[in-house]
Amino acid sequence: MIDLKRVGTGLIWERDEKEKDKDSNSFDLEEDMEGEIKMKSFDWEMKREMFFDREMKMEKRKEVFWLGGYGNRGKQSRGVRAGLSFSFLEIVVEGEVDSESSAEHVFNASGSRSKRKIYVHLKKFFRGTRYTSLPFLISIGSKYKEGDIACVSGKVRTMRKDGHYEMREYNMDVLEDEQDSSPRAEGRPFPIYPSRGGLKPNFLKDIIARALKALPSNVDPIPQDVTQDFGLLCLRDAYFGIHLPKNLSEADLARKRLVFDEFFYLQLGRLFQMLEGLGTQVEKDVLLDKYRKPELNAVFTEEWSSLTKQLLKALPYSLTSSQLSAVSEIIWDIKRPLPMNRLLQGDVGCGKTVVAFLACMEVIGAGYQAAFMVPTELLAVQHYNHLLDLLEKMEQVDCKPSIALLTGSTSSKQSRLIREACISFLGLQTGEISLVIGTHSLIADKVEFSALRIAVVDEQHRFGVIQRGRFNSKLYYNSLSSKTAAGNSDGPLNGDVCMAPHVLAMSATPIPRSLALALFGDMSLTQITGLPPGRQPVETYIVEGNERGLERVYQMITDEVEAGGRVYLVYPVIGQSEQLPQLHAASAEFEAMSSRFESYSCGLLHGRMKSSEKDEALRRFRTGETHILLSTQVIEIGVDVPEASMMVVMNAERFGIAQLHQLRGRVGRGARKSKCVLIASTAGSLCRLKVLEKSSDGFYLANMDLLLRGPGDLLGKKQSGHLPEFPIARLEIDGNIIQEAHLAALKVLGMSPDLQKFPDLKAELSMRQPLCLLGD
Ligand SMILES: Nc1ncnc2c1ncn2[C@@H]1O[C@H](COP(=O)(O)OP(=O)(O)OP(=O)(O)O)[C@@H](O)[C@H]1O
Repeated sequence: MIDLKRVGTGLIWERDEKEKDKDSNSFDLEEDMEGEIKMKSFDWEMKREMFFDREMKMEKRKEVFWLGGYGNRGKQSRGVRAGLSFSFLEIVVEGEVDSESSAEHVFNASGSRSKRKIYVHLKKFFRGTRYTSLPFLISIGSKYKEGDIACVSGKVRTMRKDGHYEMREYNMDVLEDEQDSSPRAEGRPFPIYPSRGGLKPNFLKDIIARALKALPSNVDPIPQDVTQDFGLLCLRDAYFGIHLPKNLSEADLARKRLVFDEFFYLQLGRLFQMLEGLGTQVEKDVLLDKYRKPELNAVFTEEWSSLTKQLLKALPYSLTSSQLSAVSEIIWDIKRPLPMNRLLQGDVGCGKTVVAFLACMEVIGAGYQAAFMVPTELLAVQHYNHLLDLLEKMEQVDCKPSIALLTGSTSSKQSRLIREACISFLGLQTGEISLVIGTHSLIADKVEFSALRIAVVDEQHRFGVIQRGRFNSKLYYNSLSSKTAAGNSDGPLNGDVCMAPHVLAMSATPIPRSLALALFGDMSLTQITGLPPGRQPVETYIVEGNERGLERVYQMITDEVEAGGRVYLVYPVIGQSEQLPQLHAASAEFEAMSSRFESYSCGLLHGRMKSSEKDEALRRFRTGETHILLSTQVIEIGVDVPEASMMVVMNAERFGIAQLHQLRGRVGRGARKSKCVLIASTAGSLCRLKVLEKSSDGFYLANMDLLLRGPGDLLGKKQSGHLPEFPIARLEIDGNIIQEAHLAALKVLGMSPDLQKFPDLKAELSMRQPLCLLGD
């Protein structure tokens, strides 16, 4: 096939009589055409007539370029009357492409690349009697002069005849410049302009050519020492390089500069806004320093508050070194006089929750409040119980922090959760409650805090930027009296009269760094690498979901439960779908599974159950009363049952790679060797899932997902909606440039935090600002 990304040359193909006869036998192209333009009266005779119309035959040799091959040599163009009110222009271009049928044929004996000839038939159709007149046909047929060189692009279709291709919607750009049309121009890239909003590609080309001619020599708003530092072309060269490149490397350099600009203004805009919100130069320097030298920002354990140290002692395990440095980094930031805005990420099950708990303790220890927001009630309850458990184990603490659970569920007023929520309202206002764990109801206006100092947003991608930002409106006011009196304080921090709380966002799926920077360029990043010790990698099997495959998997489930394990059976949907009957459904299969595994107890968990029922289903599974839990992807986020040792995912191809990795992370959280079976509906879908069999590294898989499916699919609809638009850049391949752009933005702001020194840059930034802002 023709590689549309390459540009080459082609030969105007001169047909001799022999060829003409051949044409009369191969009407494939007309048959295709018939279908497309729906010419009912277009009969066989007309087709014959068309090809034997001697008068119309053009004999001139012409050279053209076309997109996709190398070595132009000539072309034939002709106007053809194909019916009473129907005609067309055909230009046949001959060219060479690399042979690529098999590796050994690509290079010939002399070692040079072997080429093969191809012919591209460019066709344009005209309807109406006036288009069939001889003068018209001659005029369109003679449109291209001998020796013309052109670049042709368009959608290529194969024709029946070997080596022949057809383009019906094409753009042909006859090159006028002598230099362009010399043989040296072979292989030279040419830009292809889109036809958008009614503008024809050639119109755009003309406008751009004129603009380039009028381009002043100094158009670059970015200071020269910055562009030099990062090995970038100046903007003028980049414009010329992208529109009139002499070779591909020049075009690549130009593209790099334009991609850099997109990322740079995004980073600059975000950092600039943050700096603008700060009063003094010292504060600005502190902020810039934080981004510049993230590796130096840490507070040693000895300097943690005594409450934090007590919780650390109460843990049934020691933190990994990566968890320790994550806590140190966060505590360092908490002690700054500026609100923290940090993203904590790591692979599934790496132990982020405890890091966040420790951060909360640091704040509580200093006499403030903490809020922990999670996306589901299930998770809220789990975290709440987990923390209660840890607090109980804490020794030598006179006054343990009081914690509360606040969820949005109002369906059952008698439920324990709601009762506690009511109490917590009051407690939060008076300051009696130090830490509240809950769902998005935490950001409701009616929830008021007395001294909120940190907001942890778990699985932050489930919440929008605005939702996260709403914690900012819960400003901390200096009303510490109640907390300091409580006695568990190490004394208030300085400079805290009125400040937005620190925000610690936690990401469920590992996000490639480039994507994280694009999404959260204004956030500092803390990354936990590695997993707690003793974790055994989850063995992953991909099984085809036919009868034999399912039988095998059911046997594996029986063996696992028999050996004392617990199994998650994950379904893509709750109830049977009429549109997609091939999908296994959790509640529809509950009965069948219960009788299949009748010696064991099966449970059901899905999003349509009441929260108390969900809670109970998970509790039973956690305690071992249930052996097999049929569930939907509600368990995907955060559910932590260390005893669960096997997961089976039905119709696994319905899930993204990163999502499956996230699901798989629900097992292998304890000491027991675990396995995950992904059931693919068809043999064809097995392939995509294979990558999960080979790797258990969430960052690698996220990168693969990014590369294969792009950021939209990796992040899911909601979060990718927050991605700024990049007209040129592609995050999956330009990731390293965003990092450079971040550093460049820091450098520029370091030189002039208010951009006063760079008025052109400031003007450009304000023009691009709408692009830089995140949507919500
Ligand atoms: N250093 C450690 N050593 C041993 N176990 C640990 C350690 N840190 C955390 N754990 C345990 O690992 C499990 C997973 O921790 P946690 O739920 O915090 O992970 P996570 O990073 O939030 O993962 P996920 O995103 O999958 O929810 C928990 O059971 C926790 O108690």
